[in-house]
This record gives sequence, C-alpha cells and structure tokens, in this order.
Amino acid sequence: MARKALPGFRAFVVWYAHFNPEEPTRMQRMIEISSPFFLNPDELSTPADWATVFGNANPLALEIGCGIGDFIAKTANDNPGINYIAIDFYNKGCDKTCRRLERLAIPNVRVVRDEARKFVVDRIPRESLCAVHINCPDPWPKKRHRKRRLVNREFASFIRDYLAPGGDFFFATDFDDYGIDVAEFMPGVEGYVNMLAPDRYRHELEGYHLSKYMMKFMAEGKRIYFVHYRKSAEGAL
Ligand SMILES: C[S@@+](CC[C@H](N)C(=O)[O-])C[C@H]1O[C@@H](n2cnc3c(N)ncnc32)[C@H](O)[C@@H]1O
Repeated sequence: MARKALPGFRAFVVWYAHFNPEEPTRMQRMIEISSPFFLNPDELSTPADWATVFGNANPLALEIGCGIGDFIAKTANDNPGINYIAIDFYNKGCDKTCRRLERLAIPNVRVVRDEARKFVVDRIPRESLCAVHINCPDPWPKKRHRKRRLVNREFASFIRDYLAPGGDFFFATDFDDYGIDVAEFMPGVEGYVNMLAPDRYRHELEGYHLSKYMMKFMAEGKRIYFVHYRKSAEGAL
C-alpha cells in the first residue's frame, strides 16, 4: 500500500516552495514567468548544453543572486561575447530581470529561478565558467545565522571547480563583517590568485557596475567591500 505523506510534511513543502529569502517572514507569491530569457532548470540536461541554449559557444559566466537584473543587464551589454546566466530564487526578481532584458534587447543572458549551489552542481560543466559574480548576497547578520551565508571557505573551493583556469571570482558586500571575513579566508583557499594584491579588498572596483543594493547601501553611507580572485592554472582539476 502506498504510504501517504504526512499532512505536516506536505504543508512544509508548500511553504518552502513559496519561501521568500529576502523577507523570510513573508511568503513569496509564485508567478508564472513567460519570457524568451527565462529557463526552466528542469528542462536542461545534466550538465546543460549551453552552446545549444545560447546558439553559440561563447564563454559562460554566472551571476548568483541577480535580484532585479540591473547589474547583469549592464555587464552583459558591455560584454556581448560572453554568455551570462543570472540566477536567483527570488521569484519577482527573476521576472523583473527578464522584463529588463526584453526591454533592453540584451541577447546574451538567460535567467533561472533556482538555488544556486544545486543549479551549479546539476547544470554547469566543471571548469567551464569564465566568471562568477556575487553581489550583496544576504548577509545573515545575526551570529547564530552566519552559517547560512552563501560565501564561505567551503563555497569558494566548491565554485573554483566550476571556474575555468583564468576564470574570475567577484564578491561584493556592504556588510563589514561579511566583507572582512571573505577577504581574510580567501588567501587560504588553494587555486586562486588575488587580483587586488597587495590589498585583500577594495571599496571601489574600476569598471565594475554597481548593483541596485550597492547603490542603496552607498546612499546610506555604507562602504562596499569588493573581493576579486582569479583561478590559477594550479587550481585546475
Ligand atoms: C540582497 S539581494 C541582492 C540582489 C542584487 N545582487 C543586488 O546587489 O542588487 C540578494 C539576492 O540573492 C538571492 N540569493 C541569495 N542566496 C541565493 C542562493 N543560494 N541561490 C539563489 N539566489 C540566492 C536572494 O534571493 C536575493 O534576491
């Protein structure tokens, strides 16, 4: 006889599917996103055939936590020879990113609604990314919540395996403690070269576009911590 799922577990699954990471106390309204820029990760192969998705074999870059897509739109527009994947599990943000790309007719971006680490493992070929951008990820400021932060030593090693040799890892945050933490552990992560040496971080990064959150925090008088590392040949698998 088939076992029925417990009602409590079913409720949890429904709650989780609507969880809004930006405002954890509020549910996120799931909206149907219909756009030529939007990809359903379940329809991609493992790993995905990105040359077929984009219709060319240009290098591939990833933005994790694209928000409303302002950074990726500007960055992709500057680099038409790079294919960008913009990922976020914030539903409305993915929709806004798609609308922005449609409005600006930027062909070299695809938007995915998914959890970034799961998506990378399932859909990104190892050693394939020419860049990873992570801008103002959720800071989890409470000490007991810090283990939930996306970027830590373990994540830096994990994502290195998906960067091609010479691929760039960019991290930016407004949160002092997060910025200093990443700047301090990165030199100890094997297989990377610090592109800002002798500095471990900077508060300005020439040529790097500012995201919505960076601008919001700067308007509040906060400083942004930029960290930029590059995967070395020794970091190759
Ligand atoms: C504070 S917002 C910043 C948005 C944008 N990067 C900016 O700077 O304006 C952080 C975003 O990262 C997304 N995010 C955080 N962790 C994520 C993960 N593991 N997978 C996918 N998206 C994530 C959140 O949903 C949220 O939209």
